[in-house]
Amino acid sequence: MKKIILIHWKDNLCVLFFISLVSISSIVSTLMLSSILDALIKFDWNQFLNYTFLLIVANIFLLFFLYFQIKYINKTIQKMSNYLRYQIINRIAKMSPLEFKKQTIGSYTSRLINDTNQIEQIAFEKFYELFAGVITLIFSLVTLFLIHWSLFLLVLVESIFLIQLPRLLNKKLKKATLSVTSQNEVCTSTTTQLLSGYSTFYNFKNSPYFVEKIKKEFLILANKKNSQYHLVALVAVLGGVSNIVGQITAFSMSGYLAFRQIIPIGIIWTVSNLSAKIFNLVGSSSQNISSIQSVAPLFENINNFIFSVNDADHENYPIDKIGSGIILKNTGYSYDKKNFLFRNINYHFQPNGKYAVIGKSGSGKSTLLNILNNNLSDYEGSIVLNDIELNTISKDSVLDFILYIDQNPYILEGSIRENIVLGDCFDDEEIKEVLKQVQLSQFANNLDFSLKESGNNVSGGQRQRIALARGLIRNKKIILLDESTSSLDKETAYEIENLILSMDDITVIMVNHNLTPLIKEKLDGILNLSE
Ligand SMILES: Nc1ncnc2c1ncn2[C@@H]1O[C@H](COP(=O)(O)OP(=O)(O)OP(=O)(O)O)[C@@H](O)[C@H]1O
Repeated sequence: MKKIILIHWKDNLCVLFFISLVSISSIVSTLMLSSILDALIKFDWNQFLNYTFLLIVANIFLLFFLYFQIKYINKTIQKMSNYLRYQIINRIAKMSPLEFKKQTIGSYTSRLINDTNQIEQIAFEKFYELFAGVITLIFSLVTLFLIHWSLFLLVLVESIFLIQLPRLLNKKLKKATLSVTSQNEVCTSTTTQLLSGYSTFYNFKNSPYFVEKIKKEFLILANKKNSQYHLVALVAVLGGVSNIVGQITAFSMSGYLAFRQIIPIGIIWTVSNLSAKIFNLVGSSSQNISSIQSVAPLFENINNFIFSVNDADHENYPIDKIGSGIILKNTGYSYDKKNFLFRNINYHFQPNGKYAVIGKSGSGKSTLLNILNNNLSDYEGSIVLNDIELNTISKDSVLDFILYIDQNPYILEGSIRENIVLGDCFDDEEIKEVLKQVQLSQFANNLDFSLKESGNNVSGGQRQRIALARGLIRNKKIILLDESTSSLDKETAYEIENLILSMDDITVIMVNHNLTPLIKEKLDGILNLSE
């Protein structure tokens, strides 16, 4: 938190400036009230009018500065919260697909939304309350000192005692907040997972199952929040008791000083007002400190995530052609370094050749495509692409070269144009050309056609063609198809496979369970991982 505040030091300086002006105007306004009271006691009409006028001026300034204080505090909070969110999303963007899959989408969403919202509401908002409180406290104590040193000393000693009290519950409160955070994460993750299987539950008439599961997690969350707020309430009560005691003693002391004619009677008003302000601030400050400290684990969690080390990338040997193809020599793979899915595979995928990878379920077909896509580099033996060992080529360089398509290509909610360019720059003519190439001519004349979430308003075959168009427009030279047509009807599957296999200057490696004789005819070779 300190780091974020220092990074935004200019904004925070601006906030400090307005907070100070608000505090000063508020104290001046209180002093004017005391002077008005004194003028009344003395029956001095002129002084009464003068101080009343000054009181009005002080209050106008107070409101004016208050407006800017609220505005700049919110602006700074938004800047700092978004800074955190950008850091998280930038870290996610650096992940390889395999690293990304180590956590659920729900946990990323929760970190990005729940955790940062909690930090915004608990840490940042409370920090500025505390900040404003400390500034007002300093000005108020200085004013008390100027009135009489004994008042300053009394209020200072009581304030120090008051601030210590709620700390007794700090550790418990921290633990409770952490527990709420992790349950929040569970709720987001469970809800995302179960809702993504909505149609499965519906088809099995099993919707109550996911309703009950989600309800259960939210019930646990509610209980954890209740425990957290039980502690928050205790902290508030502890603060309240010492606040009342403090105010009564300060008031009695100023009464005594006025009685002994050491201070004017009217100033009792100021002392009573300032001591109430100080004790309220100290009371709320200790609550604010507890709240801010309670989100420290969230900062730590986000910090660990942002600064976690990326999966190491390989040396950057750029490749711009497939050269002699892809050569597998004694290649093997095991996830646990004990049980090998396949071993001693020797195979040559010739440049521009068309190949199928087959084998029993679990024999490692998708794993092999993941290796070729440079996502898994700890393979045994050798895989050479354009005369360079695959696991020494940088991931970035391989991504320029290889197009990977699975059963469910991702569709962005947006136009067909956006879905093809995905943020890159291509002109409309290029997009139209590639859409015709993948036999999506109907969209070539309507690049603004809107695709719905998950591509719900286009067919499975069209989704595959869109994925293909994304690769072709980027001139990818190797296409890896991971059972990409297995969810399509036979006719559409054949059309798409035929389209891909008829592309001359592209190497195709497809994992396919149902190789039809017509497709087999078009292949240059079949690699069977179960042999
Ligand atoms: N990230 C992973 N960590 C550990 N084991 C994994 C991982 N991914 C896959 N496996 C395991 O490796 C084995 C091979 O999986 P893979 O998906 O490559 O097989 P496949 O031949 O494509 O199977 P299928 O034909 O059923 O799709 C499976 O037993 C799977 O559980």
